Amino acid sequence: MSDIGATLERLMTTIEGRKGADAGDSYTASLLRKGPVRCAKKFGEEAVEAALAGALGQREDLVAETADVLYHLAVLLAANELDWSDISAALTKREGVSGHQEKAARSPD
Ligand SMILES: N=c1c2ncn([C@@H]3O[C@H](COP(=O)(O)OP(=O)(O)OP(=O)(O)O)[C@@H](O)[C@H]3O)c2ncn1[C@@H]1O[C@H](COP(=O)(O)O)[C@@H](O)[C@H]1O
Repeated sequence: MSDIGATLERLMTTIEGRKGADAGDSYTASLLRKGPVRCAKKFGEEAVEAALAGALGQREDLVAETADVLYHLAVLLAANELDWSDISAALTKREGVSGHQEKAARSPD
């Protein structure tokens, strides 16, 4: 059993704590200072790198890039005043609903 939940919670707490920190001391603070568009750009770049590693079967790179993705996603959420509890609530609402069922309910075809 992975402890990713606890790890992500600690990461978000650290990121929240960096709001208002010195950008010279903290990469997170420097990224947050640049605003949500910059945070989104970094997240998108890291997601593409993870996708490429996964598509090419580069497992070690995929692990490292996934860690980058999760960190930059957490920063993007924090930049938008959101945290994992918002995502957890969204995922919990979907539990037990097949992706096929959900799609059929929203589109006629
Ligand atoms: N998990 C991470 C993490 N993952 C990746 N990164 C940083 O993300 C940056 C992205 O690297 P790139 O090479 O893509 O970007 P870059 O060219 O250096 O930067 P840009 O000019 O493009 O923004 C690197 O500086 C990485 O070190 C992270 N920085 C911080 N954390 C966590 O956040 C905590 C707080 O960090 P600070 O805010 O820096 O104290 C750390 O203790 C870690 O737990």
